[in-house]
Amino acid sequence: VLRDRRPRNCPPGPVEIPFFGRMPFFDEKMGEYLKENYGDIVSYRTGTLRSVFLFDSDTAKEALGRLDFADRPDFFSTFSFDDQKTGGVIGSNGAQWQHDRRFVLRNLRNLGMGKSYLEEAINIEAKALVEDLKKYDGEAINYPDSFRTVALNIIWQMVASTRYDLRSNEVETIYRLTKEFQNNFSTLLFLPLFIPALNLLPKPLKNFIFRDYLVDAFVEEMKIVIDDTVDKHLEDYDPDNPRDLIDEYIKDMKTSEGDENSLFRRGALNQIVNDLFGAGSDTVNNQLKWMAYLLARYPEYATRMQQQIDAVVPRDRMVSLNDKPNLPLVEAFTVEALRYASILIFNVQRSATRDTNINGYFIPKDTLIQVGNYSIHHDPRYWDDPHKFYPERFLDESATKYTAPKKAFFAFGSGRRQCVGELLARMELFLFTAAIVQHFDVRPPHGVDLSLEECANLGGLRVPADKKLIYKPRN
Ligand code: HEM
Repeated sequence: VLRDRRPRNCPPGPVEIPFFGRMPFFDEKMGEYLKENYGDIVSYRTGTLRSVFLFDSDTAKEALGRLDFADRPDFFSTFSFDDQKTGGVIGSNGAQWQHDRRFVLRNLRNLGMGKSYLEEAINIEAKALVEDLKKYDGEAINYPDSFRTVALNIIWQMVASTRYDLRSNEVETIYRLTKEFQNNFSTLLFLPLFIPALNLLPKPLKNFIFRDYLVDAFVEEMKIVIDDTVDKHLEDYDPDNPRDLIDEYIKDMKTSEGDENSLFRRGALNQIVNDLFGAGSDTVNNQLKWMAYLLARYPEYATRMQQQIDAVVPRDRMVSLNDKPNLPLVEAFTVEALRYASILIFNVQRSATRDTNINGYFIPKDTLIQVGNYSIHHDPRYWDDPHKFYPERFLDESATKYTAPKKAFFAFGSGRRQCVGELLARMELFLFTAAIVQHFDVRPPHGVDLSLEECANLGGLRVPADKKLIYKPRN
């Protein structure tokens, strides 16, 4: 019991039950509670894992930039698609992570990330989204699957040269399993990650208590999709005509054949492709749900954006990135939506690579570092009236120029592991939001009050609860 205690000079935190610690949590309310009661740096243990939560912007920024905190926790490799469990970008560490991250960043840039020619592909999806929403003919609908498919289509064209019809059934199984998992989410699900001994329980019991079958079904289906996609690329591979990120990887893998030290491996490729499928589609999907919700809840901003768009973009042309200087409110709206929504309530976890310190507190090796993104995004020390949705906070006094947040903005993380898809996501969010605003008035059905902001928490992902909205085509 003595050895199990909180080490000396660790950050303060709530009392811990010996050996068990406390239940894991993923919600913003508990984060706010910890901040209010224990301060800007809080220690909290679940099972064998101690977390340190950071709630002040400067400390968080500094920590996320340090090499000491560049790793992800070991449990990220639990569901790895790499036979060696070390490949990929999101959950890998050390030399393989650096190698895979560099490869992905280089190739996403070569395939157009941040460059205007990618906008053509995004606008093809935006147009398809507009047509898809028109088909509902003003009927009230839940957030449509096409939000996810348009985002998937962009990343999947870059990675695998594949585009799905917005009403195709091909990705239906993945979507269904994602939803089943999200609808049945409970904090219990994650307990075995924190208390590895629980993995020794018989499978039927684990299925009953932790609903393992939900994760297993999703992982199995994803494995099939990823394996098939990479196999097909290997069959059709033409060295003179690389089509996409997978072909570029195969090229490098073939060039380094025979080199025992090469980090180009089939297993790592599978995990990279899996990372990009998930991180590139469900994030943007959930953020688009927020966009639709906020447009319906604050129609006055939608009207002002429509006025800005109508003044510079004829109705038969899609908004372009070149229009950005004339559409400051559209950019301010999308960035404010990222802050306000804070879909990742806590930044993706990091882990301490050695015994170290933060602000004079002792941080033992393997401590999880959790930045309270939602709390920082709603902290009155950094934001006036933080719970108000107020895009003007990113506009100058004349409301004619957008100014980016200078601090306390962690929507895409920070430092060494900052989101590799940030530029792509920003392009998509701007163009998709502009397309919806240009073509529709988004409204709640008669009598529905949107001010009761109901959120679903999907394992730390904060999304608006399913909500029927009307996408009424503009005349
Ligand atoms: C609204 C959209 C998105 C949000 C809010 C978002 C947010 C984040 C955050 C918070 C992180 C963790 C950063 C850190 O540890 O400091 C991250 C990592 C990552 N994101 Fe995104 N992301 C988005 C879209 C995308 C897209 C479109 C891609 C596709 C390329 C992508 C790929 C990744 C990858 C591969 C990582 C892991 C980076 C690493 O560990 O080195 N994300 N993202």
